[in-house]
Amino acid sequence: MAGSETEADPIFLSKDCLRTFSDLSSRDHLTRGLAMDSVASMYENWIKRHHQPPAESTPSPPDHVHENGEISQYSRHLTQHLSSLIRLATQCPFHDVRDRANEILECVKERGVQIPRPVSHGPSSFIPEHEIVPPETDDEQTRQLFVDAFLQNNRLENITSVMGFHPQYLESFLRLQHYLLRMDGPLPQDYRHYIGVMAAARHQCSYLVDLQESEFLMQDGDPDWLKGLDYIPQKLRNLCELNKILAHRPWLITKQHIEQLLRGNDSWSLSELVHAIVLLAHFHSLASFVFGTGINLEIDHECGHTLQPASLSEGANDVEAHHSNSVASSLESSEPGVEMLMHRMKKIQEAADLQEISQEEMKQRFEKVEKQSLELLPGQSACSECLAVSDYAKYRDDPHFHYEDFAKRGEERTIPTFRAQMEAPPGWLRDYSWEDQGFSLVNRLYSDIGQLLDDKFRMAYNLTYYTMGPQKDVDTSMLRAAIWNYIHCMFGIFHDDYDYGEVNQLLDIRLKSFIKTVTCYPERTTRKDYDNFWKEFKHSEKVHVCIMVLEARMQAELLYALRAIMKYMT
Ligand SMILES: CC(C)C[C@H](N)C(=O)O
Repeated sequence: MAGSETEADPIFLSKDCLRTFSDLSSRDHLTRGLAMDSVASMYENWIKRHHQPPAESTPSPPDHVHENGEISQYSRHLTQHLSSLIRLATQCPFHDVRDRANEILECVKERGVQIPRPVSHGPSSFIPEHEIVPPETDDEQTRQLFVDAFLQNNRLENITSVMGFHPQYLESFLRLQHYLLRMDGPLPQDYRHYIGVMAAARHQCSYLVDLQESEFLMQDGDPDWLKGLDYIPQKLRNLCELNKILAHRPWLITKQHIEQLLRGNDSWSLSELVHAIVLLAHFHSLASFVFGTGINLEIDHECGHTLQPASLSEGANDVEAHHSNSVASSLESSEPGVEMLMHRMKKIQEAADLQEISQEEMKQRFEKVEKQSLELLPGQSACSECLAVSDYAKYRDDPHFHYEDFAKRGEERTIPTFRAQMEAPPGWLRDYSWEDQGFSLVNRLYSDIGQLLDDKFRMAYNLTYYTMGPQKDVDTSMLRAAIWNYIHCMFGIFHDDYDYGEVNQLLDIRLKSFIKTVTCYPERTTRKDYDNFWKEFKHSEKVHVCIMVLEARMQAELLYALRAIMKYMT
């Protein structure tokens, strides 16, 4: 074993190495083959230079771990690369890459190098791995989407695998994300990813912060910026206030916020600002999805792998066991089952044909739902080893600024409820219409984005398989509308043609509390919150709920921000 372990090895740090890894996600199998050859020879060279076969067969960590137990910088890089290789071996939708990655790993292992292992199993800690669509799925449409996603992101992200339950939606999600992050647009690449980091850090979402940090570096971003907000250009720093308000209390955005960003030195152009706002809203809402569906860290995330033998870190499974126990005990008080829900939907339908409800009454029903939601208090932050809260403080100012119930907005209630009307296309707003104003404004300032957003909102709002748990051929529109409108209710958006009485009849307290946590305090979501609602429904249906949270939340943020821009412009 070489004594030079503390020095960084140029092989694994070079740009060539990064490029080689990104060539692996080429559509062309020759390019992939060549890239795999270089990866193989990189490891071959490394082993020749640094590693000798183990004297005995006792597996030991000494080549990675110093005597004092600290892992050297150099070994950290090696471990990191090996975990990327494992990621390829398990997740790559191209089987040629998967097979070669496995061969190389085998070979490295035979030479006595210790291979890291993932700290968690599968893409989500809430959903059993075998239920999630595998990268090599037989479903042609989904497979194709996985390939696209892999080419787009240089990896098949855990998010993508979990969204694989809903391929139609995944398609519009990927299309928008690709456009936002990769295609020509007002903002340079490094800005886009840094904004992603800032947005995800508002919710301490280490999963997204880490992914966006590495994308940022891949796009030649200045590594100094990753030291925190004190190291970034003033122009980006000016975005902090908007980031904060948009993430937690978007109803507070005024045209003054917009004005400040567009004026003076380091100012933003309107197009740049619109691009930034869509990015912020995208990553805030994506953080809701990540926490809501229990997305695991990617294996090549610094905290996503370990060199410890399995037995020492099986704590995670204990947590799971603990959770399922506590769920079992909380089962006693029953929630209305699928049949009861179907019965209630039928009743609502019948009553709708008979009664006319006054506007006044409609408003009161909304306010009742709003007030009741005040009582739903999420738990404290989930404490996870890797939730390096203090670390993300460097990307956040005013860390104590968080969601506050819209219904509590000051005694004097100067901020009116946002009146909206939901017709077939979701987000038709009366005092500010997505269709008539938002859509065209956003499209004009950042071309085509309006269309992509619109497609994605509609997709999420209309998505249905006509199932409810075990039941088939059910019209679920009433239930889905209740969920969507309840999410908007968290942001004070009132649809004046919707009877909020339905929310209370169809959404049980456990579901409401899950929705509120995931929408407003995503970082506090626990396995128990997820397990606790909709016991008869499938995992894909719970993921469906999280997609609705993602989209309705994103729409709410954009509506407030675009309305402020419009007020500024007129
Ligand atoms: C969220 C779920 C209630 C959706 C339902 N499974 C449907 O297909 O419409």
